[in-house]
Amino acid sequence: MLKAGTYRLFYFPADFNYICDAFELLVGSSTSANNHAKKPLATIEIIIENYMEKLIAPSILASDFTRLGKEIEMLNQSDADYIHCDVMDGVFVPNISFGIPVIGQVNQIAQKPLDVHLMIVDPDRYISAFKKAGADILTVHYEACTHLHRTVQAIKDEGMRASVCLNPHTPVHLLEDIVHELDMVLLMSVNPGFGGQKFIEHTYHKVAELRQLIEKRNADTLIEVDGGVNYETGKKLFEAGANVLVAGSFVFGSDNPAETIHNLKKL
Ligand SMILES: O=C(CO)[C@@H](O)[C@H](O)COP(=O)(O)O
Repeated sequence: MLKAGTYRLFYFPADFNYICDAFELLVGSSTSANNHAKKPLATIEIIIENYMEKLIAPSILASDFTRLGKEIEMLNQSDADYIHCDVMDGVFVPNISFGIPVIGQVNQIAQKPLDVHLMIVDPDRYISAFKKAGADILTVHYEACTHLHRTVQAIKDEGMRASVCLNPHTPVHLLEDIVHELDMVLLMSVNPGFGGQKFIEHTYHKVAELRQLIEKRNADTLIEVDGGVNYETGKKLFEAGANVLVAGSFVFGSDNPAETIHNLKKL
């Protein structure tokens, strides 16, 4: 039983119903003999704060590959939460970046979780290889998976966090029957394949719609957004309900990438 007093709670919007139910159970109630109305056993004040941690995932696609080790060390010392690794196969997207061997080497020095975004066809073929290379979060594209549920389960079975990415043209509602199984959804705010593109404004609407869907399913899925993130778009994305921002050129093209990461986290 809870004692009378003040309780401070942090919650994600999706948890709110659970919290209310849990408190009703914990506080309980009594029914007196001459009064059938339920009476509370304790008077408590609950201060609820909407706590949404802002996470930043710098994309090393925009880093200087001639000194990749130094770039990773900079990210280790920075406020970055994840290290975002963009894998492109030249088929699913019209560009080729880097693959499993590079991620394996990055993993040897990275002190932050590796957030690996697969822009490749038929990603099922490589799930265990990316696990072995050191991926912590593995994102596959909705548009690249015929049996998405099976792919998501395979990622989880390998012990990684499972994430699904939607291209700008793919509607959020298509995730309705799987969102509660996902650790994260990545919304592309540019067409995938290249860094440094212009942010697509419709993304704010998609973030808000996805936030509603996540709450409707009582899920705790994170919303990550990727492409054209800067201070202006980043602030609006957090306000719309995003949890994680991927930033490539804005971070690595700045004079002081660690300071830029710090500022993005404080938006
Ligand atoms: O996945 C991609 C591009 O396909 C992105 O991760 C970019 O690498 C980041 O974009 P900018 O922050 O440079 O716009």
